[in-house]
Amino acid sequence: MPNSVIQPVSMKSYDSDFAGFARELGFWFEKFGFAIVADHGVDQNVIDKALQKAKEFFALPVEVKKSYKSPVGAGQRGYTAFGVETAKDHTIADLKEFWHHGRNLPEGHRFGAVMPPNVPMPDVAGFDASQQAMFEDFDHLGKRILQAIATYLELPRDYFDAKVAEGNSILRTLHYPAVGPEATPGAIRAGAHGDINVITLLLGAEEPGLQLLDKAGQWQAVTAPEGCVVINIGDMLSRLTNDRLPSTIHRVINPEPERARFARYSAPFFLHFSPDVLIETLPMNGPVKYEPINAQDFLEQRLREIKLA
Ligand SMILES: O=C(O)CCC(=O)C(=O)O
Ligand SMILES: [Fe+2]
Repeated sequence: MPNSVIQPVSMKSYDSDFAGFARELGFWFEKFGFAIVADHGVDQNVIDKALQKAKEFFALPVEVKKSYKSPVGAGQRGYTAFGVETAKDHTIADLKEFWHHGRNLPEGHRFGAVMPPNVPMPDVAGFDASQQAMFEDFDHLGKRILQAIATYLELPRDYFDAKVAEGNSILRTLHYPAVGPEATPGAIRAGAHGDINVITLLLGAEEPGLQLLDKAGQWQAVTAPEGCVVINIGDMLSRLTNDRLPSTIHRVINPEPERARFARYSAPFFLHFSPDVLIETLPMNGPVKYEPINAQDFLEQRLREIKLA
């Protein structure tokens, strides 16, 4: 049941009225740090397949899943088990497990040291290909959205293109199991946090639970109509825009008792800059508040804070 403070923006007008689309999208981002996008053009078969394969993966025995934990890369590839990720400044781990699929780079690529290879997962036939297809489609959609954001900010439309062309982006597929009486007291599906990256494109927000903290300090439900993508601003873009586009704190609360025996699946695509991009705050929104910082240094600092590194 869509019940959200945010109205969806249709991408049908992307080509016919790009400036209008950018204005509407930017309005929601500036107000909430979040927008909901309809008619995004990603093939529903690609989405359905990736979700179905992911469900099969999460149903495997836990020892099998744990064999897919990547030995390198601070949890940025492969499997991360239940009870590991802990939101910044929290002590209780989230009630979730997830899979990370990143960008495939050719052998010997200059970013190879900080963007490790994906972890092949042959136990579910077609899993790897379904992840790669989703990654490519969201990478493409993300670039289109960033062109609209650049236009909204009165920057050249292609401002972000080169900065994200080889971005250290990751597709995270999340499984929040049913919440039983054995759940750690005080634990929630995803503790309040801001995303680290540039923008996040999220699938699966039709199932209730996602909330954002608005500027008045109230939690607001973010529930997307079927087939929509929820998009939010991450810390890197907030910093770049001197907080004109806010990276809004959000969380996933536990289900109501009547939904507690249902698992929740979602898939955020964390769109990142290329590792060598310098995030240099633009002169907007008052006096510049931040020092320039390299995207990879910023990421590593934040991964340590959430216990992935
Ligand atoms: O599962 C969701 O709806 C949101 C997940 C999220 O915010 C995250 O993984 O950063
Ligand atoms: Fe998030």
